[in-house]
Amino acid sequence: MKLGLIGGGNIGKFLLQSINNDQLVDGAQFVGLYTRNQEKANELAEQYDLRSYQTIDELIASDIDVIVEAATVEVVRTHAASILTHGKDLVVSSVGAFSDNDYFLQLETICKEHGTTIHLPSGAVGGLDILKAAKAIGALQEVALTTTKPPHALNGVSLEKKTVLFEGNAYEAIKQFPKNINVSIILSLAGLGSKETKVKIIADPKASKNSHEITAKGAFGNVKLVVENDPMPNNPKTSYLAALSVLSTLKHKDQSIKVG
Ligand SMILES: NC(=O)C1=CN([C@@H]2O[C@H](COP(=O)(O)OP(=O)(O)OC[C@H]3O[C@@H](n4cnc5c(N)ncnc54)[C@H](OP(=O)(O)O)[C@@H]3O)[C@@H](O)[C@H]2O)C=CC1
Ligand SMILES: O=C([O-])CC(=O)C(=O)O
Repeated sequence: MKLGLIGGGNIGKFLLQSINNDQLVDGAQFVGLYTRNQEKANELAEQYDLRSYQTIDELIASDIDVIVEAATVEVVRTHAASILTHGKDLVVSSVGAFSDNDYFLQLETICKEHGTTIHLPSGAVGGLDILKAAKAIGALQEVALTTTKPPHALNGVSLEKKTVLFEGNAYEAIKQFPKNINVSIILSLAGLGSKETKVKIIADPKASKNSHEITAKGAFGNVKLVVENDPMPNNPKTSYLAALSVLSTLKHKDQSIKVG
């Protein structure tokens, strides 16, 4: 499996190390890369023995099977359709790009027309299996997420006490916090949609973890799941689990037996 990477930040570097150096995904290798900073792109290309491209379009047109996005919501919105129409599968970190249902359906149509697939990792949360199972018979009634992070992992403003920065639905949350609340959109896609998924974002100066509390109820009963994430060393905004989940998606992409 020949992989192309967009974004050479925390998740991107973690994937390069895990796949090209540590060979954690059988038969897979990153062969091409685009990231905004060309100097960084060239350094990574040399370090991980792959080609760096000057534009995303050149990367898309190159001889690769799968593009892995680890950049921004905006990058996904701008390039996803082109990636899929070029016959490449797409693995997305910035799942917030899919907050709009019409856009989601538009990309789904493109996938069907071109025989391509979009993979959306669970990111820094879990429990998607429960939401999907309950939704299958329309038995899901309510999904809510409370995300608590230290202020420096959110808007960077220094705060003396715990402060609610946002309360509303996932659709508005990702508009206001596009780098922080992708998790609300993966929960929306598994469950009730971005307009019906409740979100609260709290900045807590005493917090050392990025925590996500998910509650849901429906005909199945109810669930409460708290994921207390350690941040990645170089980017406190991103939890380690988010990077692990992208790696796991790549590892299981073509497996014959699917778990969950
Ligand atoms: N699904 C989930 O649960 C989670 C998703 N995420 C999302 O995953 C994405 C990646 O996260 P992370 O690696 O930590 O982020 P980083 O900020 O560490 O890295 C992002 C990278 O993307 C590059 N970039 C920015 N804009 C562009 C562009 N227009 N074209 C190409 N590259 C670009 C940056 O380049 P430069 O260095 O030049 O700025 C940087 O290398 C983010 O959108 C983040 O919000 C994060 C955590 C959880
Ligand atoms: O990494 C996390 O804990 C969550 C996050 O930033 C996001 O969902 O965008």
